[in-house]
Amino acid sequence: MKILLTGASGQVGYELERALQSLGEVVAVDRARMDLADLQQVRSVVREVRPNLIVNPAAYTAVDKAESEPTLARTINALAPAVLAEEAKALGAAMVQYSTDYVFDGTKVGAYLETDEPNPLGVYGKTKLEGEQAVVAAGIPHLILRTSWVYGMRGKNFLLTMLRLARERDELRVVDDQHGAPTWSRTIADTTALLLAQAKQDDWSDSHSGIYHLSARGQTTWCGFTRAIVENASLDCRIVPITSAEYPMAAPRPGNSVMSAAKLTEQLAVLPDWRKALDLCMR
Ligand SMILES: NC(=O)C1=CN([C@@H]2O[C@H](COP(=O)(O)OP(=O)(O)OC[C@H]3O[C@@H](n4cnc5c(N)ncnc54)[C@H](OP(=O)(O)O)[C@@H]3O)[C@@H](O)[C@H]2O)C=CC1
Ligand SMILES: Cc1cn([C@H]2C[C@H](O)[C@@H](COP(=O)(O)OP(=O)(O)O[C@H]3O[C@@H](C)C(=O)[C@@H](O)[C@H]3O)O2)c(=O)[nH]c1=O
Repeated sequence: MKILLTGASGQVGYELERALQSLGEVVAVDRARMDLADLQQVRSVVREVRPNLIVNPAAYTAVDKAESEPTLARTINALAPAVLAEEAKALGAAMVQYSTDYVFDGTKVGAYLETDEPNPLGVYGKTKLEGEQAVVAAGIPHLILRTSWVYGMRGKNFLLTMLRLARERDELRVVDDQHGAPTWSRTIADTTALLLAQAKQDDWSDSHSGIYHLSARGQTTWCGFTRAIVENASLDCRIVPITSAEYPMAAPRPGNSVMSAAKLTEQLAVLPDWRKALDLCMR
């Protein structure tokens, strides 16, 4: 199997390049080889590589900046996946698209299911939802993996930001009214590989295609996440819980973006608890 992997320099893409090796030949492309903002280039790279599977973790992930760059965010998060899916269809290939908890508005009481209606609050979430819909509409074998609060020991993420800030400051003020599940980039990549191995074995029978929530078990707030980070790193920094209103940002965030991974865990082993995975990652 030949796999075209985008965004290989991103958090999830980096882990995927390793995790997908067991499934076949991985052709990893970065922005220099395939710029998702250049739809013609996206088409020609797929036609040149001729993959059996396209795995697309590349995305415009700057949530606040997206509010002032909606056209670029839409091209990368929605139009490029649409082109990838169209090209996959022409080749008879399958596709994995990643999406986000930010497709939800956060008003639900309890964990979001795949069947819940999305209602994104900002440009990033809206464009990611449009990307999901484009992949489904192409009618190809697909996995849409919605994840949340991704961190790892490389790239740009909340864990590394808070480690840096906690070393620089005596006190950090962090929102305590947004609930979600921090998810390690390695968990996402390893789970993707397991799902794909299963789908390949069953020759992508219809039961495999669809949306899956792929988040760590359990939940916390950004403040709770920060406390765990600071504790694990044995840093001496006071963590002060605040409300979202006290931390104004360009894009609104959902108050509750906890997602149930029950559908995925029916097919695979249970996903790790967020706190255990964080401990392992930081060790
Ligand atoms: N980060 C998070 O907290 C979450 C992410 N997700 C989703 O998971 C997926 C993976 O995210 P993650 O790995 O964390 O994201 P990162 O921001 O770490 O990486 C994004 C990748 O996309 C690439 N990229 C951005 N713009 C372009 C472009 N125009 N052309 C080609 N490549 C481009 C980046 O390349 P470069 O290095 O050159 O900028 C980078 O490799 C995404 O679909 C994201 O929406 C879902 C929930 C949470
Ligand atoms: C740095 C910092 C952030 N915060 C708050 C701001 C915000 O409400 C919350 C999260 O911070 P960030 O803006 O870094 O995270 P954000 O960009 O909202 O993260 C999101 O990224 C996209 C790509 C996703 O798909 C989501 O799942 C989610 O991970 O923490 C504080 O309260 N204090 C601080 O010192």
